[in-house]
Amino acid sequence: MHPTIETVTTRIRARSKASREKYLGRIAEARAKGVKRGHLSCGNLAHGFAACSASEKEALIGTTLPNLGIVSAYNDMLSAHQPLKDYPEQIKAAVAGHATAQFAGGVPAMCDGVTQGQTGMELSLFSRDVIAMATAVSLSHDMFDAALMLGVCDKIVPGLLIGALSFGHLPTVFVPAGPMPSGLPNAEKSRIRQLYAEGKVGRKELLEAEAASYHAPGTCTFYGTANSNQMLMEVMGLHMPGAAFVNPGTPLRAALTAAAAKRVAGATALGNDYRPIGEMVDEKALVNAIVGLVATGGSTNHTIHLIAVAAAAGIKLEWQDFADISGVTPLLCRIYPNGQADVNHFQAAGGFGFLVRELLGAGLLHRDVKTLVGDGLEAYAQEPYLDGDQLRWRDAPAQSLDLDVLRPASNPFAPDGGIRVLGGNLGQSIIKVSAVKPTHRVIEAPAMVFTSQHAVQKAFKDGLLHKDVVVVVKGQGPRANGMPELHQLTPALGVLLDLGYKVALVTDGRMSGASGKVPAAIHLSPEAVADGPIARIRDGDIIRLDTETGELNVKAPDLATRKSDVPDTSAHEAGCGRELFAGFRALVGGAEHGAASFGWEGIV
Ligand SMILES: O=C(O)[C@H](O)[C@@H](O)[C@H](O)[C@H](O)COP(=O)(O)O
Ligand code: SF4
Repeated sequence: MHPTIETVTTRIRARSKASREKYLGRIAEARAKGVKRGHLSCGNLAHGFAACSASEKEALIGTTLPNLGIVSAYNDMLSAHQPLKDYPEQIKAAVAGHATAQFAGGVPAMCDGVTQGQTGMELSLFSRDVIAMATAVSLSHDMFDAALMLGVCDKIVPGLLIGALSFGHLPTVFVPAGPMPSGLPNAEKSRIRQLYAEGKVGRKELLEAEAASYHAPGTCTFYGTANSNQMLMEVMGLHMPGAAFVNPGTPLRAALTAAAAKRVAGATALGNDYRPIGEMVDEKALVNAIVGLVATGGSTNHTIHLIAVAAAAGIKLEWQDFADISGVTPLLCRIYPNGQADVNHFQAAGGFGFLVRELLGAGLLHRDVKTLVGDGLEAYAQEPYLDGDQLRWRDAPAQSLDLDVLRPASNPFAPDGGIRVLGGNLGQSIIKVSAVKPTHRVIEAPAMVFTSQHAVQKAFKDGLLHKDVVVVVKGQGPRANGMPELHQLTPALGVLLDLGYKVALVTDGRMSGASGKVPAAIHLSPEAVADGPIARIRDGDIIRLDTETGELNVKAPDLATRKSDVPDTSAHEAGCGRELFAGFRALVGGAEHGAASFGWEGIV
């Protein structure tokens, strides 16, 4: 094992010792002796199977067959989730005779693409915790011996995982639907967006490009948060191996769904291969997740979500863990926004099987981990295929089939993973440099301060930003307005970069996993409404952002004594359902603690 990976793992384990022991004790108590439904009263059980078929009732009255709980994020709004509609019936058919399966509950799912730049985006981060709570409500019927989580996108997999960990005694498998076929290349889509931002094409051309890029059921093909989720599920052993990027509606996809159901039914406490998710998601699995994240140039949103997921398992992650791991983990993938390719190209080049084998070989992934299909990660260095109607696995390609997309550890795109922590007199922030040109990684320029991304877009249209500038957008933190993604700034700031200006973004908000080329210090903590120094920056202040030294400073000797200009957030307190989230805005922790709204003592 790489010494730094060992060191980081050891310090995570040390700081989490008490909380992890408490968590493991809790899930040990929840483990059933026999079928979980055995503790229910007759009345409870009768309600639980009232709507079942006669054969299902007979099975549920018995105490030999496990009962699986299905939690699904199906809806028609996310192209990535639309194929999940028929999965429950596929799952029930797959385990018939060996287990029963009940649709335990549906959870909401927001498409960040639909809400990007809209008011709804202010509910996006909070929707992760709503999904976690809805998952717990679904499983709280407490008559399940294992669970299947059907979901793919941004806040949904983290939410399902947090919820599943609150029932950590259950073996749990994540079941994806896979990416849509490749459409208009992401880079061409972005080029047309920049032309639109410059007024060189109209809305008709823009919509044609967008519709050609997002054109079918399945996950969008850029490497954003949704597809970063798929990587996490592979390196944490929570998928069937290689399930991430098999396209929807294919025989292989259907076979993998059936295999997931059978596998998790075989991993319950009733058998001799009990694999509860709460034991699987341990310090080593979480370090493997961070390694996978930085090795692939994954979404910066996971510097928030993984901290919340870890806390749900009693484990305390810090941003410095990400930075230290990133510093020794090579960048092995170039998938848009970190390159031209999409996830289908990545899959064709060798996919996660190749990646996992390379990272294992480089001593960057812990081998001694429990996964859904066995001990160790070697199974995830394989790829699934159909031999007739038989689902089998074979070793991933020995060589990358496209060195422009996927590299061996011996010949990486970059020596480090590109997620860094910036510190200085403004607090702590995160920056991902894997998609930022080296010439854009040190920026020193005058600040222009805004309180919304729409004000920035207007300033751009009015020609006020065509100069060297550090755009500061404050009042975008979790307590202020739910910490929306400010991804719609990318086209305008990208135009300025392409015109040769020195441009950077500094914000207490987030960017999308699909953001990339603009140097952006994001998740700045403390946020403006929590008395963060960002509220004391003034137009014209010189800000230095240096990704090499890890510095983010404003050159203002009187910064500490200045009066804070805290943005008025009253406009964000109602409308579009936001009035229902006052409790979340009051409870939510800082980005560096996972921005969770559960009121846990473990997350401040
Ligand atoms: O974190 C992410 O990956 C994003 O939230 C992503 O899910 C979102 O949908 C983007 O907005 C899509 O990119 P465009 O908005 O550029 O289509
Ligand atoms: S990847 Fe983003 S835009 Fe695509 S379906 Fe998922 S949430 Fe929506």
